[in-house]
Amino acid sequence: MASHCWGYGEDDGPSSWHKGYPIAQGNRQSPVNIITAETMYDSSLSPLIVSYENYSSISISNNGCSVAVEYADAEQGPVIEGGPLGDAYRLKQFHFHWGHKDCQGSEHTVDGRTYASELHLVHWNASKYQTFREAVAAPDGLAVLGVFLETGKEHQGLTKITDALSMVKFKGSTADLKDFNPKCLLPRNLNYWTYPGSLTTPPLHESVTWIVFEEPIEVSKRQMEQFRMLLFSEEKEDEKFMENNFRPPQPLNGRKVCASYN
Ligand SMILES: CCCCCCc1ccc(S(N)(=O)=O)cc1
Ligand SMILES: [Zn+2]
Repeated sequence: MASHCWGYGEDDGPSSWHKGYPIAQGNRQSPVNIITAETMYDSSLSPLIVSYENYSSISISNNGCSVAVEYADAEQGPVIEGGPLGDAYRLKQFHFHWGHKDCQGSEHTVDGRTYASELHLVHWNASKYQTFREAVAAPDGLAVLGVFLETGKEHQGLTKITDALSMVKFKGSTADLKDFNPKCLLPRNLNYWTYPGSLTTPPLHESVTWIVFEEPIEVSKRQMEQFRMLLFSEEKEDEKFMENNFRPPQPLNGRKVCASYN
């Protein structure tokens, strides 16, 4: 499979990714189903430190498999550290996965429960690697914060994103999006689960320390509908609505999911 001829359809979806990316059948793949009774409280996990004060978002773009907000690559940029992380990891971008309807769409599941969507804030180990591209394939290269989205009241902070989606309807489209503070997308309670995993899309590198927050954020049904008017397809192609862009849970293969709280 040439690069980027994978998708979420019948023929190019998650069950066929292993043909182009054999690591799909590796032993630290993501996402996973988090069985809360089998998580392990790890008292050595220090609190997660989120330093997002110096954020400078650049743009929002439709890359044909999700919609992503990119951040400037600056020394003093937004970083996370602490928790399971030995180094400071710099925010590169965040993006979402969602379903055709509100009862499915997340990648991680909790005791089999799926959420309407899952936000991924992607960070790379800038303490140890020179570039994101170098870090993306290293076992301690990336740290991704996972935030579940469930439908309820409108999320004020998210409206700046959902109102910009109509500007990036087609695959390959990009629009300016300055000064978006990603901190507003985190839940109030930062209790989290963490485990060693992978990218959830090709190239599926096993380079991610996953940090998944237990508490979901609330977004409105209308805001979810705005994600579903995005297209997988380019302007000239037949219209294919962007939805169900999630990979199902993968085997834990003996991995322990640790909890930051008791
Ligand atoms: C050689 C370039 C690789 C870019 C990899 C981009 C990517 C980042 C995060 C995720 S996710 N869904 O695991 O957060 C998937 C893919
Ligand atoms: Zn993702």
